[in-house]
Amino acid sequence: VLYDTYTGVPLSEELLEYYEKNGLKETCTVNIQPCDANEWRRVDGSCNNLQEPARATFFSPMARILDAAFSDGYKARKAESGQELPPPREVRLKLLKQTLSSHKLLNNNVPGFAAFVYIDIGSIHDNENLLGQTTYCCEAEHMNDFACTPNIISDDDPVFGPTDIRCMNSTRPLTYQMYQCTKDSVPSPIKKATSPFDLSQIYNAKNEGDKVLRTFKGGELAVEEENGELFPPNGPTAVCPTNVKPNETRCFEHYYGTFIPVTLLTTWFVRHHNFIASNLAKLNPCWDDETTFQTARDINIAFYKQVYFYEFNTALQGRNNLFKAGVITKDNGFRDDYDDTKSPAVTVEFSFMKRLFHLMQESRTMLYDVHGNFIEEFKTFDATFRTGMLANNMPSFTQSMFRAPCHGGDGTVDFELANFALPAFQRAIDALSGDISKNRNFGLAPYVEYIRHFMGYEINSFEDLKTAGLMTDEKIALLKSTYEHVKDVDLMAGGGWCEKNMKGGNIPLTAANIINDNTMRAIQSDRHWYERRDRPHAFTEKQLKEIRKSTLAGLMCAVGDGVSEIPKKAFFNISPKNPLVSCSSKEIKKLNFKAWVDPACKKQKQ
Ligand code: HEM
Repeated sequence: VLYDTYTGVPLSEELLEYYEKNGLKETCTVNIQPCDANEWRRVDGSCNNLQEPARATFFSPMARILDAAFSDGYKARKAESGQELPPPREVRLKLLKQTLSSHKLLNNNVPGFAAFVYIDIGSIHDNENLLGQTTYCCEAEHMNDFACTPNIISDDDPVFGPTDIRCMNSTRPLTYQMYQCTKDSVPSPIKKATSPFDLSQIYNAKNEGDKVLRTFKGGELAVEEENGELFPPNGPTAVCPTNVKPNETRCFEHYYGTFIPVTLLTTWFVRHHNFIASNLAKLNPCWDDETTFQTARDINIAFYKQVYFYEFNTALQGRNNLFKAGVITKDNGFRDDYDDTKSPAVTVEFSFMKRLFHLMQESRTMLYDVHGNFIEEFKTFDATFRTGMLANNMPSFTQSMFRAPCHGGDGTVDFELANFALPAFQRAIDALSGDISKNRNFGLAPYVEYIRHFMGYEINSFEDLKTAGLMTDEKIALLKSTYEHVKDVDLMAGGGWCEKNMKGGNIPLTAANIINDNTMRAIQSDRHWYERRDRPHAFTEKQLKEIRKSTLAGLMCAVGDGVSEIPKKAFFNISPKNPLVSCSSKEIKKLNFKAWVDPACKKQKQ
C-alpha cells in the first residue's frame, strides 16, 4: 500500500496523481507491504504501529513539543520589540568563551556516542547542503536568497575582524514544504532516518534496506578485511571527499563515515552484529540465516539502547534524576509502557538539542598506542569525511576516545569549532553560530516558553530568571547584555549554554527535560521496545538479564581495535575511582549467549 510520508495515511488517488504528475512520488510516498503483528522489527521503521504503519518510517516528519515561532512568512522570529534578534555570531561570541579546556569528568566517548545516536534518529542533510550544495550564501548576489541565512561577521569580530572574512555560510533548514511533500504552511524540517531508536544507522542508513548489507550466511553483515581488521565494505557510490589517495582508500558504501566517533562506532556496531551472530550460530546450528540475523539484530539494538538509555544518559543526568523522571527502571525487570495511540515521532527540539554536544567537542585528538603511551596530537577536524585515514589508524583513535577528556563542562567552546570547524570545506565556520541560526530557522519557541512548559515558571523579566534559580547571576547578566528582552532568548542560548548543570547531573535541566520528553515518547510508542515482555520475539527474563550487562566498555573490549584495558565506566575519565581494568576481568561484563540456546536445535540433533 502506498502511504503519504508526511501525513502517514494511505495515498488518495488524487494525491497520487498530483505526486506522479510532479515527479514527487518517490520522495513523498512510502510503499509498505501488509503488516504482520508477529514479525520482527522492520528496518525501514514501517509497521511499528499496526494502525498507522507509515508513522515511524524513514523520511517521516518530526513532532514539535511547542508550536513553531516564526515571523514574516516563516522567517526567523523577531525580538519582542519587533527588531531583528541579535546576530547569531554576536550571541555566540558574547555567551561562550572560545578556549581550550578539558572536561573534569567526561571523555570523548560522550560527544562521540551522542553524534552516533543522532544519526539513528536524525540526518545530516542540512550539513550536506551547507558543505556540498548551497555553498554560496556569502556571495553578495545570493545573501538574500530564500535558501540562505548567512552568518554575518562584524568588523570588530575578535577573530575575523583583522581579516577579509565578513560572512560564514549558513543555510535555511530543508523542509517537507521545499520538497513539495505537503501544503501545510508551518515549515516542517525533514528527517532522513527512522523515528525509533533502532540502530537504523547500521541496518538502514541510507534507506537501502538490509538486503544490500547482508551476506545471507550465518546471519552476518558483509565486512571486508584490511590490515587484519574488519570494516564495512567500500563501494562505488561511497563519498569520502577528504581521503588522501593513494593510501586512504576505505570509504563505507552503505554507512555514514562522517567524523571520528561516528566512523569508529559504526565499525564497532557492524562488527558487534557479527560477533553476536557467530555466537548464536555456534549455539544454534539448526537456525537458518534469517533467524540468526534477526535475533542478532534484536540483541545488537537492545545492547545499544541499554548503553544509551542507562549508561550514557546516567553519565549526563545522574541515576536518581533518571529514576525520578521515569525514564529508567529501578528493578531491571520488564516494563511495558507501550501505547499505540502515542506518536513515534522524534521531536524537532530533541534532534536540535543534540547540538548541545558541540560544547564537548575537542579539536585536539590525543593519540595513544594500545599500551597507553602518548603518540601525538592530531587535528580532529582534519579527519572529517576521511574514513580512509581513520581506517589506517584505528587503534590509536580508539584509545583517544577513552584516554582523553572531552571539551568543556565549563561554559566554554573549543576555539577551532567556533571559528574553523570544517577547514577542508569553508574558510570560516562557527558551528555554534550555526546552532543559533538553525534555532531560529527551525522556528523554535523562545527559551522561556520551554521553562514554562517543563517547570511551570512564568519568566517575564531577567529578574524572574534569577528567582527560578536556573543560572548564575553572571550568566543572567550576559544574557541581558545580549538580548533586549528575556522573551527574546533563544532556546540553545538559555537552555543549552547558560543554565547551570542540573543537580546531580552534567547537563542543564532544560536540555535534560527535552531529552527525557523524547525518551518517554520513544518508550511509549515503540511496539518493539526491548524491555517489553509482550512484543514479537520478546526476550525471556534470562535474556533480558544478559542485556542489562551491556556497557560501552563491554562493546569496546569485544570489538574495539586493540582494546585490552578500559575504564569500567567508559564515558568517564580514568581516575582512582574509575581505573583502567583488563577486558578479561570480571568487572567488564560480557553477554552470555547461552541464554539464547534454542532447545529445538538440540532435539533436532538427537
Ligand atoms: C568533528 C566535530 C564536529 C564538527 C566539525 C561539527 C560541525 C558542525 C557544523 C558546522 C554544523 C552545522 C551548523 C549549522 O547548522 O550551520 C553541525 C551540525 C550539527 N552537529 Fe556538529 N560538529 C561536530 C561534532 C558534533 C557532535 C559530537 C555532535 C553530537 C551530537 C554534533 C551534532 C550536530 C548536529 C545534531 C547537527 C545538525 C545536523 C544537521 O542539521 O545537518 N556535532 N556540526
